Amino acid sequence: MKEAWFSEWRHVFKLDPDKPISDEALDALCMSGTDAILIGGSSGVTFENTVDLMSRVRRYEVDCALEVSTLDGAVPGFDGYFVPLVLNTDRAEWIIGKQIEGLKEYGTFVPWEETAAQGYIILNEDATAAQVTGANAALDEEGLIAYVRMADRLMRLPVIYLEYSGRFGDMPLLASARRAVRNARLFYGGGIDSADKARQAAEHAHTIVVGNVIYTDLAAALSTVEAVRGGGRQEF
Ligand SMILES: CC(C)=CCC/C(C)=C/CC/C(C)=C/CC/C(C)=C/CC/C(C)=C/CC/C(C)=C/CC/C(C)=C/COP(=O)(O)OP(=O)(O)O
Ligand SMILES: O=P(O)(O)OC[C@@H](O)CO
Ligand SMILES: [Mg+2]
Repeated sequence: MKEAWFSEWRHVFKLDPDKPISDEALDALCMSGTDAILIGGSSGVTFENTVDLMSRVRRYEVDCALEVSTLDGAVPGFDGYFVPLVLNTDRAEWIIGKQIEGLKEYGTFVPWEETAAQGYIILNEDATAAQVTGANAALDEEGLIAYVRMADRLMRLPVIYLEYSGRFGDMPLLASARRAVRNARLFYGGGIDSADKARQAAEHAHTIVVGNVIYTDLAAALSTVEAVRGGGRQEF
């Protein structure tokens, strides 16, 4: 089977189009050795701020993908696209409704070879994404594994995203999720603000995503790249 365009990613920086970032900081992030820059946010994402950030990242060779989180923010020109589906919510609009609206509007323009669904399982009830989507973040291990099997085996989603945005997550739960995954790539994001936390999450997840710390402590953000790379590239 052909490998997916994101299948080798171990480390990703997630940039929020709604937050300002200097040229110097962007240069450091894009030249850091990260595998990709992912552009996405759960509020304040518009066509204008997404195009602006994309065109700045485009000056660099690093892969640049978009997590499409608003209808307005679907911008052509990225290397790849992720479409999030929030699995642990009862609100159908966030599982399939917004996505169907998006396909009605942009379906003929989607570059399918470079587009993948992400099955989000949001585990921090305080994260903006949890609040916006009404996610049931209080999953125990059994519940989480059921969601992972649903995403991985029944729905055959290419990416499962364990999302703790804003808080470092429960590593034993992440390890359990990883053991339950067969085919999907397991992304982990949330509260990685040091090399040590990057290392811990990267022990279990295929891909770790570093977001908020970029805006509060750039040096700490950059230290997460080497932490994942250190000891050579593992077969993951
Ligand atoms: C024109 C063209 C080339 C199109 C290609 C783009 C494309 C593939 C379009 C397909 C059409 C389509 C299906 C669109 C989907 C549209 C849509 C609105 C989907 C809903 C997505 C969704 C479930 C959003 C909920 C929130 C969420 C899960 C966002 C993901 C990103 C995220 C969690 C970011 C973190 O946010 P942050 O702001 O940092 O949060 P904190 O405050 O906690 O830090
Ligand atoms: O912002 P942080 O907490 O690093 O989380 C990263 C990412 O998972 C957010 O969607
Ligand atoms: Mg954020």
